[in-house]
Amino acid sequence: MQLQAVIALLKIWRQEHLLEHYDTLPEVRKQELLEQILALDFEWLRHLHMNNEKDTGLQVSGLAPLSVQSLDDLKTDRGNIEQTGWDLLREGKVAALLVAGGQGSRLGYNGPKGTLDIGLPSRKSLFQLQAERLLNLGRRAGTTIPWCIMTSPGNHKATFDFFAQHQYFGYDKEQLFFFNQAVIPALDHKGKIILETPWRICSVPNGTGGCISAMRSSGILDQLKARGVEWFFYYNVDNALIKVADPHFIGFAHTSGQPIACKVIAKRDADEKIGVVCLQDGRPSVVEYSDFPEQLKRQRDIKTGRLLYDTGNISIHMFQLQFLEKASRQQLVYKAVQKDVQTFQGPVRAYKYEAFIFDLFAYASGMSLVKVEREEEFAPVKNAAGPDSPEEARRLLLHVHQTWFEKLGVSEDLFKGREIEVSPLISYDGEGLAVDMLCNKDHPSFIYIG
Ligand SMILES: CC(=O)N[C@H]1[C@@H](OP(=O)(O)O)O[C@H](CO)[C@@H](O)[C@@H]1O
Repeated sequence: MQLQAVIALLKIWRQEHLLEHYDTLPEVRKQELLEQILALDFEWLRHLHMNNEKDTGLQVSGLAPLSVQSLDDLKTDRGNIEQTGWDLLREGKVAALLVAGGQGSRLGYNGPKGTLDIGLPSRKSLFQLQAERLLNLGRRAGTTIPWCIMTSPGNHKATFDFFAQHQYFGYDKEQLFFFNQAVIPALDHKGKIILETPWRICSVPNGTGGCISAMRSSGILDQLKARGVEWFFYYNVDNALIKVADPHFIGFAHTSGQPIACKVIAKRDADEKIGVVCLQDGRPSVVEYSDFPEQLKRQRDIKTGRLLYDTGNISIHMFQLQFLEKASRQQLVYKAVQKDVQTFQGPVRAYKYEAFIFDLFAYASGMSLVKVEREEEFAPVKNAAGPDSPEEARRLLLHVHQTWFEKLGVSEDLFKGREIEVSPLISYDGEGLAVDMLCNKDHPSFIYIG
């Protein structure tokens, strides 16, 4: 009976190929496949496919640069802003929100990205670095910062198990909130659903934009609201230098009086592969590097000589909870991204449908931008080798730790060409270090301060 219903359904939507291998499958796999098919919203999938074909791209005339705030604009000094951030942390009003559901396909790494060891002397994973930075701040603020971690069905178990194996890196389990983002079937260029195996539909995570609705449907948004959380510090899993829950940025967001704040960096050059934070039809937005119009990319400000669109997105945002609640009721706009997916018949070119967190920017009354130093805050791990590789992130992180000691006036003789790594449990941002910490460390190639 069920089979007949599925056959009829597939015929209507021209997806009959999904049962191509059905007869060869063991009973349990047959059932698994039928259940997946019955759970699909074919009408919506067709809508995604048709919209993709209709997508006419970006209107160049609608773009305009978005200005960056300076401390002068906020009419208060750095110390006050940072103090506001500490107060909000101490009062439990800020949660960290990590999006870690991606597949890391460019990196060619099989596990969840956060489990990656970038080759530091300590061999700490990205997750551990983040956990320890949060623990450091929490200890100083006299609290534990709630930490929300979005995974996807493909990496949820591996992520959770990794945390459990490492005793949650010392984090209070009550303050860890794992939740799963939704997935969408991958379609080929004709709109046909792709099979990953003869019995499993190839589904991919629905992008960072799915984060808020997933947090709402898992009940976490309500739980955090009930605990008094007012702000989320949002970030990507892949940045080895992420200053998670940075008190200065938290204070900046709160002081600026807008529902969203965004950290940006000056683009290295016009072709750097990062999104640009700007205005689109008068609304705050991020235009991805792949979509950014050639004619605007290279334009320069006549006075400063800098790129006109110089505000590179590093995926670090502050969101007011109240704003997210409202914005999460908006219909997400999915964009098709062409990528290879792995199937039992080898890699297949597919359309993955993703919504982006920055699509929510358009619903905000305004947004504040603060420019930060790339060298101090941005070491993304995206590719297996070359730019944005684990090796480069490792080098950038160790360089930052070395500069912390250079600021103390330490001469190079003391490290004798050795690399320096400082545990985030000892120092979050270079504070609390002393020259004698470098002594009595006898490893020939590095100094680990932990
Ligand atoms: C869709 C999306 O989130 N794009 C972001 C994201 O890029 P990915 O290449 O998708 O990792 O992170 C970049 C910073 O690491 C940022 O510049 C870009 O805008």
